[in-house]
Amino acid sequence: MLELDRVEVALGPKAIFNDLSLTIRPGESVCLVGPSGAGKTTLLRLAAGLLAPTSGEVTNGFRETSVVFQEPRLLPWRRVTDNIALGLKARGIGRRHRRARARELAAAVGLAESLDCFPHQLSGGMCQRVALARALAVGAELLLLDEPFSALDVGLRSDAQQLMQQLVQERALAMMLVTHDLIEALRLGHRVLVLAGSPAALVYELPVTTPFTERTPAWLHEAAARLLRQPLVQASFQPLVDREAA
Ligand SMILES: Nc1ncnc2c1ncn2[C@@H]1O[C@H](COP(=O)(O)OP(=O)(O)OP(=O)(O)O)[C@@H](O)[C@H]1O
Repeated sequence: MLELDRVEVALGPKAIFNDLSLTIRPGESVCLVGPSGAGKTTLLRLAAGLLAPTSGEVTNGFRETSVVFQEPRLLPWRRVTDNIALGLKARGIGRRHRRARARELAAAVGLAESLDCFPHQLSGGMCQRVALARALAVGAELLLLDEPFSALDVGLRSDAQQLMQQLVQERALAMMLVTHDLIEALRLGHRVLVLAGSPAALVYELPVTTPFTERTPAWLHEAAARLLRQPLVQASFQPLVDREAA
C-alpha cells in the first residue's frame, strides 16, 4: 500500500499542498486529473520518493515501484532487449535471465518482433511500450505514470490504454496515472481523483465500478459528461470548458 498522510509541500515560496492524504491499495488503479499547474506531477514525484514532503509522511509498502514519464527516456544506443532489461542489470541479474525476462515482457507489450531494434527504428507508441516493459521487468507492484500516452496520436493512444487495462488486470498492478484526459482516466481507473486549487486538494473522487470490458466509447463519453457536471469538478476545469466552448 502507498500512503500519503497529511502531506505538505512547498516549492520555493509557493505552498503546493498543505494537507493532502491519499492511499493506493494493491491492485488498485488510481487516475489523477486536474487543471494544469495544480500539482499532479508533484504528487507523483512525492509518491515515487523523488521529492520529500515539507511535513507529513509518505509510506510506500510496495516491494518495487517504477515510474514511466511522458517521454520514454530510452537509451538510444541500446537495443529493445537491453533497454527493457536495464533495471535488471543494475540489480545484478545475469545476462541469460535478463534476456529471458526481456523477451517475456516484450511479448506482453506486443514487441516480440522488435527485440533487436534500436529506439530510432520504433514509433513513439512502441518506444512507450518499451518504457512500460522496462518498468514491469523489475517486478513493479506499483506503477507511477506521468502522462505516458499524451504524445501519442489517437490510435496509438487507444492501443496503449487497452494494453494498460490488460496489464492492470492480468498482473494485479497498483497504478497511479496522471493525465489531462478525463476519458483516459475513466477508461483506466478504479478511482478517478480530481486535484485542484491552490494549495491543491483532492476536490472530488469518483469510484468507477463498471468493468473495464463494459467501458465502451459511449459509456466513457457519458461518464465524462456526468463527471464534468459535478460543481466541484466543473469549477476545477472551468478555464478548459470555457476554452473549448469558445
Ligand atoms: N521545481 C519547482 N520549483 C518551484 N515551483 C515548482 C517547481 N516544480 C513545479 N512547481 C510549481 O508547482 C506547481 C505544480 O506543478 P506540477 O508540475 O506538479 O503541476 P501539474 O498539475 O502536473 O501541471 P501540468 O498538468 O501542467 O503538467 C506549479 O504551479 C508549478 O509552477
